[in-house]
Amino acid sequence: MWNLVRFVASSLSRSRRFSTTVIPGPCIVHKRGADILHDPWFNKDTGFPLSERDRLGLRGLLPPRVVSVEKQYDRFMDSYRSLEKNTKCQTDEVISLAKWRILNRLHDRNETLYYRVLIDNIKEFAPIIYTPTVGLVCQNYSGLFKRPRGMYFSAKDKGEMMSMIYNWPAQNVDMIVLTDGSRILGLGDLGVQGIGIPIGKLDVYVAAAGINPRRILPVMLDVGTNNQKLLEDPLYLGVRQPRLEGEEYLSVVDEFMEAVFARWPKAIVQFEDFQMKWAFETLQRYRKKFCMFNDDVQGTAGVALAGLLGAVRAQDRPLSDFVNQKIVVVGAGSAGLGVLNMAVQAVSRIAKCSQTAAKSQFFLIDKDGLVTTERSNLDPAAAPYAKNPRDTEGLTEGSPLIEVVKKIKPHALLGLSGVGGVFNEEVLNAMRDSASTKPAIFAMSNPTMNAECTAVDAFNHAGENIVFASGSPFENVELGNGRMGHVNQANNMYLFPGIGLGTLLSGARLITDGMLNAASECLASYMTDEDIQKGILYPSVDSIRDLTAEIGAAVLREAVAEGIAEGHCNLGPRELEQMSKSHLICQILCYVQLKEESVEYVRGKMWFPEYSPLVHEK
Ligand SMILES: NC(=O)c1ccc[n+]([C@@H]2O[C@H](COP(=O)([O-])OP(=O)(O)OC[C@H]3O[C@@H](n4cnc5c(N)ncnc54)[C@H](O)[C@@H]3O)[C@@H](O)[C@H]2O)c1
Ligand SMILES: O=C(O)C[C@H](O)C(=O)O
Ligand SMILES: [Mg+2]
Repeated sequence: MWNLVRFVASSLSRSRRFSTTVIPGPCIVHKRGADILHDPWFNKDTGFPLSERDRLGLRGLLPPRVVSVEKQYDRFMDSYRSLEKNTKCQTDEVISLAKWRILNRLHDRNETLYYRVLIDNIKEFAPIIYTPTVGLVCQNYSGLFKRPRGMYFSAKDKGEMMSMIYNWPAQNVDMIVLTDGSRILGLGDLGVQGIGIPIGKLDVYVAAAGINPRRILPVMLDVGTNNQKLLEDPLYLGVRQPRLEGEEYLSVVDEFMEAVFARWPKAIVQFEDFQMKWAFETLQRYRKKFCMFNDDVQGTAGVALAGLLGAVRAQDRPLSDFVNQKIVVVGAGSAGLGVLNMAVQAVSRIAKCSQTAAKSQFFLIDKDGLVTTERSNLDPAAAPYAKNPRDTEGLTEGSPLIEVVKKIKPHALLGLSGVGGVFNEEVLNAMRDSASTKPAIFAMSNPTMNAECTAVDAFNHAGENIVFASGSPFENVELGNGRMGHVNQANNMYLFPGIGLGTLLSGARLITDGMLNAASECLASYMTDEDIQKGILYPSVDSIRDLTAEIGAAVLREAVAEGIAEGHCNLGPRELEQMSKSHLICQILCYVQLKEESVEYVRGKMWFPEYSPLVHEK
């Protein structure tokens, strides 16, 4: 039944492409003539109809032929394909950057066409505008810089942020992605160059969640950098000073948050790629005060948990068996600890046991090996997961990964260390003795070169019956005899767009654990048993809009259930509650119909790129 619903929904969204029956509503423009052509939001390039050219003072400023959006689309894709052909002999990096440039130029010129090609080709373009190429773009930001995108608040702007925030030209902002550039993917401190990450994440918000691109804001909080190479680089565009620390640092973030919510009280702020200490500290500091979440801590946790539950199903075990799975988490940073926090809560819910009891099956490893209570200067955030050496079957403080895997024979090995290749041949080989019939190997670190292992190595060394996931995309692996090892992409991109969209549409002023759990559960139940048996834990990136509508609806329903949904636009809390109630009644009458109501509501709220008729107003 679910498959049928999904099929109908995805057919509907496919047929949306270039539908001629839906005429988009008019869009008011306060500019005329060349100013419109230079505004990527209004620009249609050669697509302005003649009547509009007359109305808007564009006659003579464009070549006479009017080109339809379909033709413009095909023309762009043709030039993209010929770029692919012409760069064949170049290195992967050169090719990826060339692809990023051509997309970025379109983004700068014509947002409607840009998002149209992005939405239709999301699987192909995600690795360019998102991980892994976005990492390369951040590393080369100073050289690639042509024009700014988003806002930059620096350590030098203290005391000015409340007025600076009004420099942003859009009246309304729904979604902000904020970074301080201190831990960009697994690439470390990239200072101001980290702005590429909020830009890429917000592109995913537009493509997957249909957040209106006029209402997004990428933000860089430049509090300096400790990257010596950047400080010495004459082309570096950020503040040339070591990072602010302690109260000085927090006062900058405080001021920014106050400024944002003073101007846009209903905005949502996603914290992204903050080094661990600030990721946790800011989450604690703001989550009960502002509508915010930390994607690396909370989004990643939900995606990893959904994948781990999928791995239980792949073994043909009931979900309740999750409590018996032994899981080794490699990396005790913001992501690894975020996953542990959520997974332990899940075990304690399923087994109805205390969190202390629920922790026994998890093993945490960092750069110094197994984390135990004997560790000197144990990080307080990792302390709850430090093993008592009495419970480690002979393993000791700092035992290396290979020893832990050999001794524990984990069902799942999860990498969030940021270190490429730590799941080496020996470690992968040892996973052949896993207690699981389908050992799970998740090399989640980004970008590709930082993945704990490649997909090919995982299938070659750990065996063909593994379920494999990586943070950045790899090709499926040919196993011989026409069989394929499926590669999943375990990336928080499957969750954050739905968390943001569902929160926005609910009008909730906070993002609760319940809403995050609802998002993760929705992802976990998205795949059919048939897919799971093939090792497919997450849907293809192609279906991310469809998935996001479901996750958004799950988050929205949870906000209503918790009584914190304040409504959005003309749908007040009462109407939202009504939708939720009918959800319950329908649940008894017809399971499919009901969930669809909130999903359809969310889907209907997604922005879709179409050339709107432009109406000039002074
Ligand atoms: N796939 C996803 O959705 C996703 C989401 C978030 C983060 N990540 C990736 O996870 C990685 C880590 O992110 P983070 O925010 O937790 O970073 P972090 O810097 O906070 O933590 C890194 C951790 O890895 C440990 N480590 C370093 N070298 C190690 C080694 N050789 N063996 C074992 N552990 C080692 C460190 O001690 C530290 O505990 C990054 O590469 C990031 O791109 C992926
Ligand atoms: O950005 C990504 O691709 C995932 C994640 O947020 C990360 O920091 O690696
Ligand atoms: Mg991140």
